[in-house]
Amino acid sequence: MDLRKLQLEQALTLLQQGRYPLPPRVEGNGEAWLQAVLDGLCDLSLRDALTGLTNRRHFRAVLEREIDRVARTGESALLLILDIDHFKRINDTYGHESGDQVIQAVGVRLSDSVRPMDTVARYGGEEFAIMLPNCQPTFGSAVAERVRVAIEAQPVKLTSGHEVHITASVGGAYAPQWVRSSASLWMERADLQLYCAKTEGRNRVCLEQAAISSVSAEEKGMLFGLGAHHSDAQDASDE
Ligand SMILES: Nc1nc2c(ncn2[C@@H]2O[C@H](COP(=O)(O)OP(=O)(O)OP(=O)(O)O)[C@@H](O)[C@H]2O)c(=O)[nH]1
Repeated sequence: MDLRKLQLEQALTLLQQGRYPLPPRVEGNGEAWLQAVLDGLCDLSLRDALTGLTNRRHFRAVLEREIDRVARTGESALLLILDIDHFKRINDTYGHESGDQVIQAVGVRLSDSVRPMDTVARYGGEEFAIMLPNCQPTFGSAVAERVRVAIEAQPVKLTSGHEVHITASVGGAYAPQWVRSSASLWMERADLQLYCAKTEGRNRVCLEQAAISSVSAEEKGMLFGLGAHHSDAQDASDE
């Protein structure tokens, strides 16, 4: 059996399932066709299979890039983490497939409620993350609130005919300006705020005050090269 042929067939099946259009494979366009297959596979590797959103791995790369940009430009960037409230109940009541439909609907609502320059990711099971570059602290609360309202505004219509009312809790933190940081530290800060939103009763937004997110001891270490860098190995083990 020719393994290379088998792998190509598997790749084509994946692309077909992901609805990636390929140019027709005709005499003379072999190179363009293969390039389209590679482009499709690359794009597929950056996306979450259920929602089509940016996947966790790619989101971490987007965060790292944004941290570098903020440290160079001093611009403000906001990270939001959003978790569907009492999602287990939805699975338990309507079944796992219906739960998946709710996750997909949330993905669409999030994408529709932010700018094209923002990155929306499915970060875990029923957890999403949004990175908003160039988002001033004066607008952050309004943006986060708009996202929260977009989730609860309409019930999700399931294919079974049921309608499910959903809410979500949102936590957020700004990237520290002019300072090198890490995706893990930024995520930790936003996660802490998500925890606050959950413990304060859910269906709400908690944002870290922009001034507080200035510089942690670990980030000072990065700034002055003291070797306290949150290592890539640590980031990888978080995956
Ligand atoms: N349908 C579906 N369920 C998932 C998926 N990933 C995780 N889950 C479920 O999501 C549920 C998350 O439940 P919990 O972490 O207890 O949180 P919760 O019920 O949302 O409660 P709070 O977050 O505290 O409001 C678990 O039951 C998981 O099995 C998925 O891809 N599809």
